[in-house]
Amino acid sequence: MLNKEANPIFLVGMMGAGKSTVGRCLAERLGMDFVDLDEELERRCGVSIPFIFREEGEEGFRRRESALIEEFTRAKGLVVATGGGAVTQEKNRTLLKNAPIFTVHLKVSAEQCYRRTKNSDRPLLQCENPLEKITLLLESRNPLYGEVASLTVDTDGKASKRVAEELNQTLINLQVIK
Ligand SMILES: Nc1ncnc2c1ncn2[C@@H]1O[C@H](COP(=O)(O)OP(=O)(O)O)[C@@H](O)[C@H]1O
Ligand SMILES: O=C(O)C1=C[C@@H](OP(=O)(O)O)[C@@H](O)[C@H](O)C1
Ligand SMILES: [Mg+2]
Repeated sequence: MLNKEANPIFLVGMMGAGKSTVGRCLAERLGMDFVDLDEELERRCGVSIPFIFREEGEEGFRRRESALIEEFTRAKGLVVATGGGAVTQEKNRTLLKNAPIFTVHLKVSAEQCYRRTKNSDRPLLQCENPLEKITLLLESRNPLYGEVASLTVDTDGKASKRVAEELNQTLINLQVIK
């Protein structure tokens, strides 16, 4: 009950880190609602993320993503899964660091990221060498995830349920939630 009034918990991290999967599971455990920003964007626009990338480019997608981040940093009682590129925008990083929210970095290696995303339609990974692209993206993004997050959780070699359990316990220990 109390957690419905709590500041939102934001999950950041690379594609395939498990933000959407772990976030849903964590919210259930905490008795909080769950919002996945990509799903929310698709629901509101009535089209898929790949369609938005095709029609408006990455720039158009980022504008829409930023507007949602701004909106949901003001919410209460939510676990929020962001998209992996949210931290690439300075405006988003400022919000993720300074808004009354708790930000968690779900960390994943390039190899695991590749395995978890290889059959997906993520626009940035539709290229000749997705593993190389993932490696480059991780190099530039990992410092940014670290910059905005108050806590980092390694996900390699752990089932998503275990990541959610561990995170739940850590959030209780840190008294982020009751
Ligand atoms: N800890 C994990 N171990 C193994 N597979 C995982 C784990 N977390 C997520 N997955 C799987 O990887 C894929 C991507 O997960 P997803 O939650 O969509 O990641 P994100 O939202 O961070 O991109 C899904 O098929 C999901 O079931
Ligand atoms: O890393 C990125 O730039 C992106 C990650 C995706 O979300 P997930 O991290 O949930 O896959 C989605 O927002 C879009 O395809 C762009
Ligand atoms: Mg996701």
